[in-house]
Amino acid sequence: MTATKGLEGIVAAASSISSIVDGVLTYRGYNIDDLAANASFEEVAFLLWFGKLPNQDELSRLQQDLSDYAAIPDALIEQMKLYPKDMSTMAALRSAVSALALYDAEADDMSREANERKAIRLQAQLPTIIAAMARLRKGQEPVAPKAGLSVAENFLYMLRGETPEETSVKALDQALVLHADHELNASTFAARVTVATLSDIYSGVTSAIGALKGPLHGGANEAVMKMLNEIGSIDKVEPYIQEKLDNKDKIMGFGHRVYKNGDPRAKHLQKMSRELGEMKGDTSLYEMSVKVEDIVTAQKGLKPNVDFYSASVYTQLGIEQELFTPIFAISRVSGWTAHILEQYENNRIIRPRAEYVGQTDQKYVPIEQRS
Ligand SMILES: CC(=O)SCCNC(=O)CCNC(=O)[C@H](O)C(C)(C)COP(=O)(O)OP(=O)(O)OC[C@H]1O[C@@H](n2cnc3c(N)ncnc32)[C@H](O)[C@@H]1OP(=O)(O)O
Ligand SMILES: O=C([O-])CC(=O)C(=O)O
Repeated sequence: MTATKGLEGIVAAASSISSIVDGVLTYRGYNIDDLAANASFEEVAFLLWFGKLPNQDELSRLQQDLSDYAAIPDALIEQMKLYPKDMSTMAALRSAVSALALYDAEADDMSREANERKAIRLQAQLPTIIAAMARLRKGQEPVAPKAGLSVAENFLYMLRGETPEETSVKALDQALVLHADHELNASTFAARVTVATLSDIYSGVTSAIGALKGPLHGGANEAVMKMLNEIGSIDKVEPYIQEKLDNKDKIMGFGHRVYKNGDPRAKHLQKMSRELGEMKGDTSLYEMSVKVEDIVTAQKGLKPNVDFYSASVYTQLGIEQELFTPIFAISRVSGWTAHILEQYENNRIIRPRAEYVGQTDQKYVPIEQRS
């Protein structure tokens, strides 16, 4: 038995949710470019869960459900008030989602219908948790969700306590569409491994949040912003990146296990980043990002992934760095839960083997004889 480091190239599940073939990403057979240009995040979530685009009635019902379920239990808010103010936002989200299960009477109901309801509830409640957490960190009271708003609009509303402008809502909605699912990425795999033991959907999503948090995965968008802040201005891009490359440091937001010729989502986020800059009359963040890309691509042949331009997009939307990865989770919970439902439908425990590379033929030595 020989291990494949990082499971590179191993096909570990059959799925009909999303695919990456020759660098083209599709959700349920729809090209991501088509969805990014035309679909709302709610339509995409429906597509991921139920395998088809919703008709008007189905979409209205989903919007109503997301609105009805968006409030979170008061007891959870009280618990979150006890979290330290300087909390890691992803650690807090992981804890809060895990705690959410305690308040769901259906948490261990494993019927398809109950799991679909829980998927929609998780989608509805994650933005509320994250907005509440963001406000509590700043010593502000959480703002309750407002009926009739989309996921993107409601999140910005709860974050700021005021109705967001249409441009921000549209940009965030498109970012949510672009991040919703991505085949067997690390966090989705973590979710599937967890629920393949027939554990509950909250355990699966909690595992996924833990996996998304790392800087080699979803945590990279925050690391990109940290890097752009450290660079500070366009004239400092070259020496900063050169030093990193000379030291063989990783440049966050570049490279990908599957895409070797570029991530099809990045161009949409790049365009959004430029347009938001132009609208604000300050394209400096966008220009710095482009310069980083030019150098990294020229020297290493590495292309930006979904996390690179999302950093400048979210910053230009006035969102703080610590919320970038939680926002990724607001979108990806649709994909995680679609994969969890799919795993339950055709389940087999996920239990691969390890190649043993440790010592052999050891003999037990009584403790008093050990050095
Ligand atoms: C939503 C997402 O999860 S997208 C990914 C977000 N993560 C990041 O942006 C973090 C930076 N990128 C990386 O760490 C990696 O590219 C990953 C984790 C995305 C993919 O990892 P892997 O598939 O294991 O790529 P791997 O490490 O084999 O890379 C191949 C080569 O490119 C180099 N490389 C890969 N990414 C980078 C990078 N961002 N900066 C510098 N060099 C890099 C590696 O060091 C390696 O070089 P070597 O052959 O000389 O050892
Ligand atoms: O697929 C991956 O490995 C990471 C990624 O881009 C994502 O999860 O969106």
